[in-house]
Amino acid sequence: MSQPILLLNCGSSSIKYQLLDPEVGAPEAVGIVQRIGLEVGTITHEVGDQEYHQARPFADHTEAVAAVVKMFTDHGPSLDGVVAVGHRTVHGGATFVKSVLIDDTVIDKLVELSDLAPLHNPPGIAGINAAKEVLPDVPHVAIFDTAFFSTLPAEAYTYAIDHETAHRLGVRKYGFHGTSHSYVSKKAAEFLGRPVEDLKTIVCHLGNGASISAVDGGVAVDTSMGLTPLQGLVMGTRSGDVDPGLHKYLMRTGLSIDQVDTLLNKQSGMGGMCGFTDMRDVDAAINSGDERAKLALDVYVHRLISYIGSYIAVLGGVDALVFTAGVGENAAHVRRPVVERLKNLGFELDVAANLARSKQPREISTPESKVRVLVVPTNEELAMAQETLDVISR
Ligand SMILES: Nc1ncnc2c1ncn2[C@@H]1O[C@H](COP(=O)(O)OP(=O)(O)O)[C@@H](O)[C@H]1O
Ligand SMILES: CC(=O)OP(=O)(O)O
Ligand SMILES: [Mg+2]
Repeated sequence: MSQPILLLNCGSSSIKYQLLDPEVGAPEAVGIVQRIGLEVGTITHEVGDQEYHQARPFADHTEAVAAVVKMFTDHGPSLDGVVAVGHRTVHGGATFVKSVLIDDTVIDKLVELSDLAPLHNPPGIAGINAAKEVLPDVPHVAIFDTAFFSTLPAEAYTYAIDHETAHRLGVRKYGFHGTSHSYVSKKAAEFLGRPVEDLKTIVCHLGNGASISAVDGGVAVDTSMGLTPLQGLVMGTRSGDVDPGLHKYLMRTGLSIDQVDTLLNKQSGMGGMCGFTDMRDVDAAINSGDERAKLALDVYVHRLISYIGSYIAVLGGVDALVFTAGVGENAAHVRRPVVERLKNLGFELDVAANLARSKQPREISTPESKVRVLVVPTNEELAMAQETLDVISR
């Protein structure tokens, strides 16, 4: 008998969801709400080969979850048989190093952690509360982005600041997108037909938020996001790495600390540099001769290459470089300059394979390439379903 689990992946501006029995595999329903909080949002709900679509405003995540529930009520499948709900939860802090059953104490702690992930924890909590109202009698499970990185070695997670302050306030690198980095590194090993224990892998999770990880034998040894999901790579609206001295410099010019935070989280990255946060729009702008868009992409690629080089050093070599998430899976014009600029380190791009499109894992390096370069579609919801099942059967 099918035991469907509802998975909710509340992102900063979107909710991805699936109704899925991990033992069956193929989802019974898949959907996404996008552009939450903007003037017009969209929701797409797929059941089998039927697709239902609406465009209207979604003021916040509570309203968006209500719209998801209405899609199930109006178009099915029924949520009556749901045995559990799995929630992507971005920041687990030092408290949560693995998935947990959600109760009021867990929710209180997530509220406390909201300052560390202001774009993510509040939507996640809104999703949990809304889903608990609709499905009050089934277990709800929190699956943490930070869990996969809880095993980082101390030299990778420690910031070189005063020890007592760091310890008292829990200031350290936590890392995010862990469910995806873990899933994708295992899938890559499966694709290569090699035990994950034998592989040194670098995973580039390039979505609207973006992070990169170094995975040695299936264990994460470094990652680019830090105390918060702001550190590291250039993102859609986030700056990634900047000089820590920038905050004071900007505040001296009259900005408040909240304005600095908003600038770096929401008005920076690709959007800040060129006005386009979506790689499709950046690409179109470059093709029409937009110099700022070209520079923004150059900065994006430069940052990514710097991290890849650094992680090759950290790992002492690399067997596979893997691209995933919205940009990583789709943007051939981003992957190409990255791999081509790594030529001297043993990477060789198969230009035609890079342009091909597929929802399956695939290789985009030539047979001569010393490092295998792969595109592996992520599936955070499938990995979350497995986690949810593990927690409720404990
Ligand atoms: N066909 C495409 N070509 C290039 N970039 C794409 C394409 N589809 C999606 N993207 C990029 O992927 C991003 C969304 O990625 P996703 O992994 O869904 O992000 P998130 O989970 O952070 O919302 C978009 O903002 C856009 O930049
Ligand atoms: C942690 C994070 O940045 O998530 P997302 O990519 O969904 O914004
Ligand atoms: Mg995402």
